This record gives sequence, structure tokens and C-alpha cells, in this order.
Amino acid sequence: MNDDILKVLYSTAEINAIIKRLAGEIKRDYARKNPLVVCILKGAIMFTTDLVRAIDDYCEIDFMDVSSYGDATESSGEVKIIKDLDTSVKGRDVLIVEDIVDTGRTLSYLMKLFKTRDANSVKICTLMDKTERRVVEVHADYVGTTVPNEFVVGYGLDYAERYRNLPYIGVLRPTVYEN
Ligand SMILES: O=P(O)(O)OC[C@H]1O[C@H](OP(=O)(O)OP(=O)(O)O)[C@H](O)[C@@H]1O
Ligand code: HPA
Ligand SMILES: [Mg+2]
Repeated sequence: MNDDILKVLYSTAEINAIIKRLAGEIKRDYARKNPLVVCILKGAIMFTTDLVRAIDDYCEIDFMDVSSYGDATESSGEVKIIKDLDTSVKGRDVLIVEDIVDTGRTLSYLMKLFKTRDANSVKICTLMDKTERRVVEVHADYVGTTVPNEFVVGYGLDYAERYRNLPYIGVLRPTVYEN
């Protein structure tokens, strides 16, 4: 295990089991709807690629890159679009895929944006929900698991762009970011 990881919260096998359950729910709810799956870069990259393969049914995939954390463990509060979608969401059933809901600012911003762009429906699928940290109200339709108020990394999630490639989700040793 990486020395900077205090403890593993979810192993690869546990992540896969969560994804199988979520994919089943999504496949049932979106049957014949051809949803537009929107992966929020960069954190949701691993989750999205595994989720859409587990859904194994019609869907289109697009990517949007937004950022509010920079290299910090605290959100700046301001959401910036780094890369917008290539696809129009007008009339589409949009499923936003996120790795984690923390303060809720990113998803609250995206929900409003896609509604003003006249999506037919907008739902959220998040692998993790850190409910204790919520600042802005956000309802996620599909939630993999609720996580404690600790800074987690791996399986797409970073601290200062590191640890995204760990195949598990772990709690980062606070000494890594406190110094
Ligand atoms: O609920 P919030 O407080 O808005 O936090 C959640 C968001 O923060 C992280 O992304 P980040 O902006 O760090 O960019 P990244 O995905 O490229 O790491 C994470 O991937 C979510 O997108
Ligand atoms: O716990 C977290 N880890 C990594 N990125 C994050 N963005 C919001 N919360 C987190
Ligand atoms: Mg993100």
C-alpha cells in the first residue's frame, strides 16, 4: 500500500460491488432512454468508465472539466469551467457522474447550468457522499456510499493531482497536507 495512505476505506472488490448495484438501478430507470452520461473530470474518470461498462446498455458519454479545489483540501467556493461539453444537453436526459459530493457546490452549479440549457431531465450519480460537509443543498439520485468527514484519495480522487491512480479509496495521512 502507498505509505501516504492511513487506511483503505474501499478495496477494488468493494468498489466493483457498489458499481454493480448502481448500474443495475440506472439500467432499470433509463431503459430505452439513451441518457447522456456526463463525466465530471478529472475525479470521476475511473468511476465513469467502470460504471458505463457495468450499465452495458445504450448511453452516450461526454466530459466536462470543472474545478473548485485547485491544489487544496478546501473548496475555494468558486466553480470554474475548464472544459465544456461537446454535446448539446437540450432535450436530453442527463446523468451527471461524480466521484464525490462534498460541499455540494460543484453539483449545485452543474444542476443549474444544465437546467438553463434545457435538458429534459438531470440526475446525479455519485460514488461517494460526504454528507457532513454539505454547504449547499444537493440531492443525489444514485449514491454509492456515504463517507466520513476525512480527506479521501484514490480511484480518481487526488490531493494536488497525486493518488488518482490508486486502485482503491483510502484516507490520506493528514501529515501529507498539514506540512
Ligand atoms: O462538493 P464539492 O465541495 O464541490 O466537491 C466535490 C468536487 O471536488 C472534486 O473535484 P475538484 O474540483 O477537486 O477537481 P478534480 O475532479 O479535477 O479533482 C471532486 O471530484 C468533485 O468534483
Ligand atoms: O475528500 C476528498 N478527496 C479528494 N477530492 C475531494 N474533493 C472534495 N472532497 C474530496
Ligand atoms: Mg471533480
